[in-house]
Amino acid sequence: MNQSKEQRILNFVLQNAVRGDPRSVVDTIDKYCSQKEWAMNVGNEKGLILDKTVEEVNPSVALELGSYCGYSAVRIARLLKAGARLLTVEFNPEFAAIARQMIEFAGVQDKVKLLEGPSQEIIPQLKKKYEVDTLDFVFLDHWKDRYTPDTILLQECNLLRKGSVLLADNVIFPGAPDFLTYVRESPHFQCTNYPSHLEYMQVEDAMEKAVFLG
Ligand SMILES: O=C(NCc1cccc(CNc2ccc3[nH]ncc3c2)c1)c1cc(-c2ccc(F)cc2)cc(O)c1O
Ligand SMILES: [Mg+2]
Repeated sequence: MNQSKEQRILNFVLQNAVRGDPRSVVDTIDKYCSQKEWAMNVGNEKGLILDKTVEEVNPSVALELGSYCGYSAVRIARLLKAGARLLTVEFNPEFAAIARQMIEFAGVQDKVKLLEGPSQEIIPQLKKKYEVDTLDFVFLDHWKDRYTPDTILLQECNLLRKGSVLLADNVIFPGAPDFLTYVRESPHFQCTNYPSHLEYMQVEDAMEKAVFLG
């Protein structure tokens, strides 16, 4: 049975990156996906916006929706302070299996917990089952039509506090127009747009930061 693209990405990392070195894992994935096969990792250009936002927030508890191969989970986890943790949600079992191995190889497994399932099932479990009080940072990178309902669900589940930061990938391409309208028109969010480009391409894209005002 021939390998999936995601398996090929993982194999390339296992053979070319340095075990326990998150930076080398991120750079190796970018090398493969820019030279051999495009894949929907956030990439290095938007990754720098992600890095700066994570450093600014310095979260104790972070949530990622859409793990894919674990690229952004490794990117976020490498910046977390001692004792801080990242919960990353992946619905696709094949992607989840790849992401777990990527996180392990990078050596950030003590900071990252991968939760397998759809966000709409996992989010309501975060407080009781995963002992979350509130989330300091949320990275949205899953199905684009889930950004808005999940942002509403996070509020309904009382998981956001004054100052919680949401950062959404792909608000231009593939696009999340209803999410942009929702957060920009809501009195509960202060929004900032960060123009960038689609990973490994010269196509316009952007990330949107939405700070919850309580
Ligand atoms: O669509 C995207 N990513 C989301 C996604 C996509 C597929 C599968 C999953 C399965 N994972 C999943 C699903 C539902 C879930 N609920 N809770 C967790 C969870 C996890 C997730 C995407 C596309 C492009 C893109 C495509 C084509 C193109 F030409 C240009 C650009 C670029 C990106 O940066 C993207 O992020
Ligand atoms: Mg994305």
